[in-house]
Amino acid sequence: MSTVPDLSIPIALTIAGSDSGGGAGIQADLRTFAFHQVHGTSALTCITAQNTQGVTRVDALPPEAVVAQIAAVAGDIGVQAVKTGMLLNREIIAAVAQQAEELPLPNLVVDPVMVSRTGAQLIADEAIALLCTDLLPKARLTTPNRYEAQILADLEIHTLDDMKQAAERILQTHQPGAVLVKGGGMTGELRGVDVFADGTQLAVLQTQTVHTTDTHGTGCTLSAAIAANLALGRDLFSAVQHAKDYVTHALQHSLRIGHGQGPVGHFYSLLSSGR
Ligand SMILES: Nc1ncnc2c1ncn2[C@@H]1O[C@H](COP(=O)(O)OP(=O)(O)O)[C@@H](O)[C@H]1O
Ligand SMILES: Cc1ncc(COP(=O)(O)O)c(N)n1
Repeated sequence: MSTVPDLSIPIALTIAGSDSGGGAGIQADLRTFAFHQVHGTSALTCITAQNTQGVTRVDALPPEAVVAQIAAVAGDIGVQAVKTGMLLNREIIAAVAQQAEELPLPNLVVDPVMVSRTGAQLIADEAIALLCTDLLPKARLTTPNRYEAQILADLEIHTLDDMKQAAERILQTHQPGAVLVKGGGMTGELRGVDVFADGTQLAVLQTQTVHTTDTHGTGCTLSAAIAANLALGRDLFSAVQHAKDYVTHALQHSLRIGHGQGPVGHFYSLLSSGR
């Protein structure tokens, strides 16, 4: 008697923008899901004309289109984990927050994308307040970078103590389940050091500083990898640790393409030796 192979696969959803250069946004998220052998579904919020040097144009999708994509995925396929990336404006944030209320959007990881690595503003100013009030309290985890954490905590961040204080303050003020303050934008030996806080533990995560300027898409990749690991059934802290290891490896194999900051190498383990 032949046995039937179990072909079930965990499913994750990314609600994010498209990066035409393929380094960040939806493109980075779907590659990260695929690497983790998690089926990736997507709800596009906007289309950026973007490359390794910057963003030249952003076109928002109507909020109804975002809602329809999420409903189509949740209503049929179902998801075990969700991440949000570039949400761009108040209307899209409100629509996503409402769906998080109405649907099961489990294991919600909110990457509060505000400014790209190349300095482009990726969210309207007036949308930040709504992100804080309507979406962050529904998040299992939020993953601000240094600059986003400064805004969310209303605190300048220069030291490891500042990162810890910002994490605690974001937890208290905006009430997500947990916070990961990312240190890719820190200088010296703090570059690549992250701080995790969930109200019971405050942990410093450090793998290794990678000396490269090709860091496009690190934040998207990390939050997508956390969502993938949650979809695979890991607990939150373990998911964060595994995702941190993944992004470090991907950074060690980042791609020297374009004339600006190249993207991380999501499929580093498939690359031929010597690269
Ligand atoms: N040069 C680096 N070396 C090691 N880790 C890094 C480096 N740059 C970023 N990271 C890590 O990549 C992840 C994404 O962080 P960050 O780059 O700060 O996010 P964002 O892309 O949102 O600005 C974090 O885990 C951070 O510590
Ligand atoms: C569509 C989109 N989403 C997110 C980012 C942020 O990514 P990064 O901070 O690595 O530039 C981006 N540049 N583009």
